[in-house]
Amino acid sequence: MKATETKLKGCFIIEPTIFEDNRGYFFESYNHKDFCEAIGREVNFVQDNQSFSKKGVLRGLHFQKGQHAQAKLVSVLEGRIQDVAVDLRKDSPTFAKYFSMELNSKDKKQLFVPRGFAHGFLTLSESAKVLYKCDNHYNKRAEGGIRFDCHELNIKWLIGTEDLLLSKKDKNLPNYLSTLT
Ligand SMILES: Cc1cn([C@H]2C[C@H](O)[C@@H](COP(=O)(O)OP(=O)(O)O[C@H]3O[C@H](C)C(=O)[C@H](O)[C@H]3O)O2)c(=O)[nH]c1=O
Repeated sequence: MKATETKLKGCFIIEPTIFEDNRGYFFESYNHKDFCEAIGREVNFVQDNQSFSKKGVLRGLHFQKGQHAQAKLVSVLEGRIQDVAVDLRKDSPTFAKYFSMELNSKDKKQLFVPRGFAHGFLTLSESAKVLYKCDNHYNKRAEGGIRFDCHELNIKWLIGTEDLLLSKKDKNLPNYLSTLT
């Protein structure tokens, strides 16, 4: 596998090694030893999440606060998504900057989103099945978020706003970074 750090320190593109033959393919979707060596630090994932979304569904931008913050390793089992990671680390030189890339089931690339980031994705294909590993458990009381169209982030989404499908919760997320405690 290969890990390439993005412009946001600690956020990495992970490219697994795919072994193809006349039967199909095999790859190690996660290897603790190789992963930690590749990103240069220890990460212990404790929870796997999966979500299935129709085209135009945008989930996010979400994070968990304080000691409940989660690092995530995002991969796509079916379809294509625009995955977005936003640096919300107050002391970071890239605070409020984002990284966006397509994740899909064909090239099997993954995105590692460290703690202190908000994460969200937009479904680009007719449907998409997303699997992501988290290094901290879900804690509903610690949930936080920022609206996908927050002007301070100015994220370029690949599908027009009029065609998006959001949860009521996501529609009602704060629209300003200053509101994030
Ligand atoms: C995140 C989560 C949710 N839930 C329950 C809570 C709700 O009853 C239901 C749906 O939750 P929600 O609408 O928050 O799901 P998403 O909008 O896909 O949220 C995710 O969206 C973006 C992409 C993320 O990165 C986060 O991991 C996560 O917040 O699952 C759980 O039981 N455990 C969990 O870890």
